[in-house]
Amino acid sequence: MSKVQCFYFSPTSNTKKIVEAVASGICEEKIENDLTFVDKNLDQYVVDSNEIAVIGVPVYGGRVPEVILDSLKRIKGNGAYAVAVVTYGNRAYEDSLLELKNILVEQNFKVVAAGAFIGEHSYTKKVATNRPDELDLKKAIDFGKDVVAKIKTNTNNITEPSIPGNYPYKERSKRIFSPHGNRKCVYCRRCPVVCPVGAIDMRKPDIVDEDKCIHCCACIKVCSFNGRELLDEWVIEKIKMLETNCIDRKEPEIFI
Ligand SMILES: Cc1cc2nc3c(=O)[nH]c(=O)nc-3n(C[C@H](O)[C@H](O)[C@H](O)COP(=O)(O)O)c2cc1C
Repeated sequence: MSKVQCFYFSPTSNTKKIVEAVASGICEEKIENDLTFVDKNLDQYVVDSNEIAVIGVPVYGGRVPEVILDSLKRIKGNGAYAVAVVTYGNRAYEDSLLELKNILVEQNFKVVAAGAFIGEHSYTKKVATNRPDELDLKKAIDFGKDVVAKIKTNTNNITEPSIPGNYPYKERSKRIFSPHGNRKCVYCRRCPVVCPVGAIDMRKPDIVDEDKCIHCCACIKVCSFNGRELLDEWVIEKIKMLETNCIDRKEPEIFI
């Protein structure tokens, strides 16, 4: 493999960290393709058949986020090897990894391995706090090394990993619960800059376009003033559930 190409959609950076760690276990020469700012990106991507791709997304409602599907369909695999990666917030990844693997096969990749890693939950800092941590990143690097070993020892007969998940995939959630600015907002305007879909007004950041918002919570995580919050009753209940039932540490799962 001459190079590794990294692709990630990662509004709060967990997936980016894992994809980069896996890639660094594979090969020194990395090309970064950040797919996060979906509203500004219509690029076509090509992976050469002698390269390998590491492609990662966060889990949204047990699925690959709908908002990234078009971007993933603009990556041409050309029969190259790919590693599928999801990060999830210590609840469950359900059908997401299987779905991502199937998308990559459709894009003409040979999926050689897949992994589900844990990242701090987008909705609350109290679940999977500060993950991925050093241990997670070490596991991700080792995973990259194992991928290289698999390819070297099975050059002519690479088997696809068996990945858990169901058909039909879990139904997508249709909930609308956009984060809103509150009285602590100091108009620093960091939140519109990190919004992947341009849903926050640059002049009045407390105004959110709820039709565009994908609820990724990048705006909440970037705010140093607690100036943004989730107020919807459904999501407040969901956060209570996560903080009660999803506290026990889960570990990354590797399929190779
Ligand atoms: C809309 C939405 C839905 C989510 N659904 C799930 C889920 O089904 N299971 C889970 O464990 N975590 C879920 N999470 C948490 C994220 O998957 C997790 O925090 C992930 O690491 C975020 O990745 P990023 O930092 O690359 O954006 C969800 C987060 C968001 C914003």
